[in-house]
Amino acid sequence: MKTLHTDIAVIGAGTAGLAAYRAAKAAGKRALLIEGGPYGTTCARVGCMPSKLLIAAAEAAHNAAHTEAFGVHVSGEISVDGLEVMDRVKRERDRFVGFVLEGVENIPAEDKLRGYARFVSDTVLRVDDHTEVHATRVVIATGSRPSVPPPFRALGDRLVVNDDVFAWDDLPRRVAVFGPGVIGLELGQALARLGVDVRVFGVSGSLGGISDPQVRLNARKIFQREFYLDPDARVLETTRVGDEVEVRYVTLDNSERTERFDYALVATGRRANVDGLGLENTSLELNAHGVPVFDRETMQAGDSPIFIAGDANADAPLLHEAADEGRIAGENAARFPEVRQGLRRAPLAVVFSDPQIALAGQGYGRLVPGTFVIGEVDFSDQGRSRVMLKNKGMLHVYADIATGRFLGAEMVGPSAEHIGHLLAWAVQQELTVARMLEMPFYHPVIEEGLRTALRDAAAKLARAQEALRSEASENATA
Ligand SMILES: Cc1cc2nc3c(=O)[nH]c(=O)nc-3n(C[C@H](O)[C@H](O)[C@H](O)COP(=O)(O)OP(=O)(O)OC[C@H]3O[C@@H](n4cnc5c(N)ncnc54)[C@H](O)[C@@H]3O)c2cc1C
Ligand SMILES: NC(=O)c1ccc[n+]([C@@H]2O[C@H](COP(=O)([O-])OP(=O)(O)OC[C@H]3O[C@@H](n4cnc5c(N)ncnc54)[C@H](O)[C@@H]3O)[C@@H](O)[C@H]2O)c1
Repeated sequence: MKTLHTDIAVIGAGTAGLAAYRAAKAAGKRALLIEGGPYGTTCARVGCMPSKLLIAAAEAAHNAAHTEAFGVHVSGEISVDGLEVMDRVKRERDRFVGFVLEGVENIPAEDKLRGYARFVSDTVLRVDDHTEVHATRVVIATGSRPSVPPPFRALGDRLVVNDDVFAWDDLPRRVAVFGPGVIGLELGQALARLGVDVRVFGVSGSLGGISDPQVRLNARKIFQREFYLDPDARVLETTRVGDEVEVRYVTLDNSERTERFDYALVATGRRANVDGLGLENTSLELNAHGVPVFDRETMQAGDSPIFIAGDANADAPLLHEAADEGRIAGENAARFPEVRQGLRRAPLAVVFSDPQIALAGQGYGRLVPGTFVIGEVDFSDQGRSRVMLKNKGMLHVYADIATGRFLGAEMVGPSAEHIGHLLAWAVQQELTVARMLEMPFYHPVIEEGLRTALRDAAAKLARAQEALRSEASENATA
């Protein structure tokens, strides 16, 4: 067994690990980047980028088939060539992966080690069976993997997860999608728009990460008009029959149905890659999910020399968060035992369905009932959205009654990726609703819908604050 000594060992060369490695090197430390799987990052290889490429093809097919309402007629059949679709997805994906690989190649060979790392103690790692690494600090940046409920495992190679979809050479005919979360909704709708016969099954009504019941109901109705979606499905049996998956389920109109599919695409959530790390050999305190308890401002686990960043800490499993967390972890590992709070941005998540979903700031599910008002806009009659026939969805903005501060928003609707940014920026700037209404709104734009929601919130804030004042004066005179 070889022995290596370094200042900072980074486990995982994904987005968080690469950011941590670079921050540690920039601080003048020795750093070793340990990677067990393929280089290239989850985001570029099997995540953000190939999924957006598949969605782009799906949007092209959808738009080509929906021109008539404008008086524009496309003559002839619109056909989707699955081979060509998947070829472009993979070609462009490989281009993005190529940029990451170039960056990895530029890292000096002595700073890279191939193999899976496990803790022997807080500062000693064993990498496969070939190397023992002694580091004064460690950054865990091991990412996450699909979490597949045991009943699906009997489906063998007919069970697929996101990674498998992006390895397809052609589009299948029929796919049953389990889990209408972010991945299931994005991939399920894209496949449906590309002509794949899709059924999407969920549990407990959950949909695209939306916590606001009205926004979720609105989203559910919109998507149900386009493809089979039951967010609260009763799936009775899922079995493998020959080369197919047979699903017996209760339909939305309450009858029992049995159907066969080429694949079951399981997108029922992701699990942090921390279970195989030998954390039992460290001094770390673990939470109920086996993830080290850590400080999200410093990324430090307890007061140990171990830092944890990206999907591995299961806090905000998104690309920009992984990059921020990796940098903070690398900087703090370099200056340990002194650590500093890094910049954490306002929460922002976007689902690239059509219409898109955006969640900014505090979601409805985290707000304290009775302390906030909801400003609302329904996009079905919003001017510019209607012009473009994108008039679907709604936006709820949440504002704090005591201070008038804008707290957050949940939305399904047109241009949600852009409106979500404006809203997250407003949260981070700690703007009040009144201050947001002082900002310019051009005409005619979809952001005018945002203004309607803010005006609604402002009116409700005024009423709620007035009610509080009169209650206080009644109490004072009683
Ligand atoms: C289908 C899909 C679509 C997505 N779309 C978006 C999107 O549009 N926008 C967005 O913001 N986010 C999106 N995400 C989420 C985003 O991809 C992740 O949040 C991000 O990639 C996490 O980066 P990471 O560095 O934590 O993990 P990774 O990039 O997965 O890196 C972890 C690395 O650690 C390695 N590793 C694991 N264990 C060990 C070990 N013991 N020893 C050595 N190496 C190890 C792995 O091989 C891997 O290379 C998507 C994810 C998926 C799956
Ligand atoms: N656009 C983006 O930014 C983007 C895209 C894809 C993924 N991601 C990241 O990846 C993470 C993981 O995505 P995900 O979609 O796997 O997880 P998720 O947690 O978003 O959704 C999982 C869904 O599966 C459902 N579910 C659980 N068990 C089930 C079962 N047995 N049958 C049917 N449904 C079941 C849940 O109720 C939930 O709706 C996301 O939270 C997000 O952080 C982001």
